[in-house]
Amino acid sequence: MTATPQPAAAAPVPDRPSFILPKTVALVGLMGVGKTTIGKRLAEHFALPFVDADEEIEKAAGQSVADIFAHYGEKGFRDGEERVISRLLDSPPQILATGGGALTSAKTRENLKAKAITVWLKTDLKVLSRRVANKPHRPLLKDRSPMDVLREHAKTRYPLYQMADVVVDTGDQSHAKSLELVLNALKAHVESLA
Ligand SMILES: Nc1ncnc2c1ncn2[C@@H]1O[C@H](COP(=O)(O)OP(=O)(O)O)[C@@H](O)[C@H]1O
Ligand SMILES: O=C(O)C1=C[C@@H](OP(=O)(O)O)[C@@H](O)[C@H](O)C1
Ligand SMILES: [Mg+2]
Repeated sequence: MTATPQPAAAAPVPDRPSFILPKTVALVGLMGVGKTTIGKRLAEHFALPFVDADEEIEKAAGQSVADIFAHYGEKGFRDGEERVISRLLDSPPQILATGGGALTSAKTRENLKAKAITVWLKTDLKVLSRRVANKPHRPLLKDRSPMDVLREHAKTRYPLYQMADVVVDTGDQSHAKSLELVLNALKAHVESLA
């Protein structure tokens, strides 16, 4: 008996990477979009180191992002962020989660263009607002409505995120599905470079 042809299923994430990353992959996008979370999974998939710019700034300063903002203001934080990202981009390929405001630095944009594949993760502001609500570690959301802040950031930062090599709209799906979407988009980009 001949088997009935089945519709092609969406390709699941393979256990092993089906392509090689020639450069560091830097995730950019607004707060709450999943740069840290998806970045960790991406790093696991490629068996590459994962670095989070916020975490590296905290290590370098010996204090939390919220305390850096409180002691040195946003400008102090941005200076540290620019230095840390510049240092991280001098390492062999790895997965780098930036902070949502990293691309406000022209130097960081230049460094990323030269040394990384940038992936802009985006999704609906309503989804982001829900994800970041009641999380006290983001100083820019202190005492303000997350939706108001996200709207402002979308206005000023979307034009900056446009520089990304790859754009992935992750919707409001599972982490696994978001990872799959990022992998597919990255694969297409890397193959286009060959
Ligand atoms: N599909 C998804 N992709 C990314 N993050 C998600 C997803 N679903 C839920 N989240 C949650 O959103 C929150 C914010 O993620 P995070 O990685 O800290 O964002 P960012 O680093 O971009 O600010 C986390 O609690 C994460 O688990
Ligand atoms: O959007 C921003 O300006 C910021 C985003 C945060 O990182 P995440 O985008 O990982 O939340 C962190 O760098 C800091 O609180 C400022
Ligand atoms: Mg993060």
